[in-house]
Amino acid sequence: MKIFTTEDVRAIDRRTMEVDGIPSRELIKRAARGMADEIMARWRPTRPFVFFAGPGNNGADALAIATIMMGQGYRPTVYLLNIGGQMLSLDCRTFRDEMLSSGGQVNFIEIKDQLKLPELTADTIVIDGLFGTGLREGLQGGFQVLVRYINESSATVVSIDIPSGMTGDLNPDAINRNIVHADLTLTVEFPRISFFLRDNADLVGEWRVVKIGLNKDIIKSTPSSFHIVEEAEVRHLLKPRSPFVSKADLGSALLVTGSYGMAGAAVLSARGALRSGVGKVTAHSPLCCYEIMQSAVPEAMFEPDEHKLVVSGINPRHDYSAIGLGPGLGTNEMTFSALDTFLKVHKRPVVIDADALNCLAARPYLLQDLPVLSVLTPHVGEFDRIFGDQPSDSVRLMKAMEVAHTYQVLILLKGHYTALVRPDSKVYFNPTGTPAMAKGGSGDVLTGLITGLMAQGYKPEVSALMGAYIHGLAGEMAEEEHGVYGVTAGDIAANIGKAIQSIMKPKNEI
Ligand SMILES: NC(=O)C1=CN([C@@H]2O[C@H](COP(=O)(O)OP(=O)(O)OC[C@H]3O[C@@H](n4cnc5c(N)ncnc54)[C@H](OP(=O)(O)O)[C@@H]3O)[C@@H](O)[C@H]2O)[C@@H](O)CC1
Ligand SMILES: Nc1ncnc2c1ncn2[C@@H]1O[C@H](COP(=O)(O)OP(=O)(O)O)[C@@H](O)[C@H]1O
Ligand SMILES: [K+]
Repeated sequence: MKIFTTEDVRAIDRRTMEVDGIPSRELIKRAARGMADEIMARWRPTRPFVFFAGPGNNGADALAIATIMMGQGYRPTVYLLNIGGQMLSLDCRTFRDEMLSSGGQVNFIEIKDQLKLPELTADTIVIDGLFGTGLREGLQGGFQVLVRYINESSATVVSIDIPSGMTGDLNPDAINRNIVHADLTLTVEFPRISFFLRDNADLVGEWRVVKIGLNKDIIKSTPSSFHIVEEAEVRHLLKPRSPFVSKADLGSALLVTGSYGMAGAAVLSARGALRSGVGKVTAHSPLCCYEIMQSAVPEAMFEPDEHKLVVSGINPRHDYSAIGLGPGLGTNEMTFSALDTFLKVHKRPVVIDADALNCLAARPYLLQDLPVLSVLTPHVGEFDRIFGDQPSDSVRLMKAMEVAHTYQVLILLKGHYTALVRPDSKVYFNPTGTPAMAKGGSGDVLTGLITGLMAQGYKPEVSALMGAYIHGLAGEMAEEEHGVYGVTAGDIAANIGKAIQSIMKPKNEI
């Protein structure tokens, strides 16, 4: 599913109004109906509701929601804010008048230095309809005072469209100040790009999309660099299995992994690969991993390195269909030299994770040698080690878009919403996964899984996209069994098969 910049959302709004002949007040009514339903489903009329409406259409949304709720027995207290003499938007006036004629009361607050603000208690539900997509710059003056007042209160805050003061886009200048901290954000039609960044998690809180029926053709024809991966997309990509299939048809994966004390990483990535559906899995690891691997993952073959404790040379003995490098390798110079030599001669896309990424950080000239369309799977720390400290998630994602293009590689920036960044600068946010996966070894499983998918002939960008989705879903399934504290990386690997199965055959299909 595509998601859009603020500018694009405004353009889609505008075009829908033109093409479908829908006035903006109708779109606002639809948004308000959906949002009022969400709010009323959560909180009873006995709770005190305080609405802050701004001078534009975000304020109009707030006024329309309050009017609908009044009709359902709620008693909202509504404040309409204005900067001295500034005009309210036409829709804001319309919905103010509608509220007044429905018997409601609107309190005006003139924004100036000394604000008389209502009491907000722990019981209060604040509806933040100050600013949405029409925000020009950071909030200042009286609005800054009001935002601080809301944030310092113990009230529950619901933001309309986006938390006031925040942008929906990647914003290199964004400083998280003077922005409402929402517990719940009810966003219109699409989630915003900024919702997928960890930096903004505390501002946005939980988010829900309220559909207002924007024109589907216009949405379809509006290009976008940003997407959210959907299960149907992954289902479509997964190839069915022929009854006559043989392991020779299903590829052979090599994982260059492990060192003394980190044999577990070799085990976990092999398990991830084995559950991906690949025909054969081989681990190239130092001799010290031999017995561990053969007993923990007897299904995987073992190609011993000459060195006992670390990988010292990577000379694959077979023509493996895909190779993944990194988990548990350690940072020994001998291993880095082996990776260095290998990356200079190997020409097919590889998966690069963990210590293979650390090798890139230590020897940045290797970035030039990476096979085109290789998949790099850094978490934030690994990314910054290679590409320098980034001041914010926005800047980091923009940097990932730049380097994916420069080096023609795929960057899978791991986190709560893992982002697949492609060389064409397209970004795919992965929606699956759970905090239960925040544990050593989870990434090793992912490396094995992606390598296993690539070995089966899935293209690198498809393997990375599917791998992240399946891995997250397997984590969610593991959480159902073991709870958010109890999941181990092994549990994620063990659930990969089930995750793939549930994507291929959703529950509601017979
Ligand atoms: N089709 C539609 O219309 C739909 C609209 N919808 C809803 O409308 C919202 C967008 O409404 P919007 O465009 O009126 O902008 P909004 O965010 O309310 O603010 C504009 C006002 O703020 C002012 N202002 C700006 N920056 C400021 C600052 N730093 N400090 C102080 N003031 C500042 C600005 O002043 P101006 O720039 O004009 O001088 C103007 O008065 C959108 O987020 C969604 O909630 C949806 O319900 C459905 C479809
Ligand atoms: N809070 C979270 N929500 C969703 N997924 C998470 C969360 N924390 C971690 N993960 C996932 O778990 C994996 C962790 O990988 P990584 O950081 O490389 O760990 P390790 O190196 O210890 O294996 C990534 O795929 C990441 O997306
Ligand atoms: K808002």
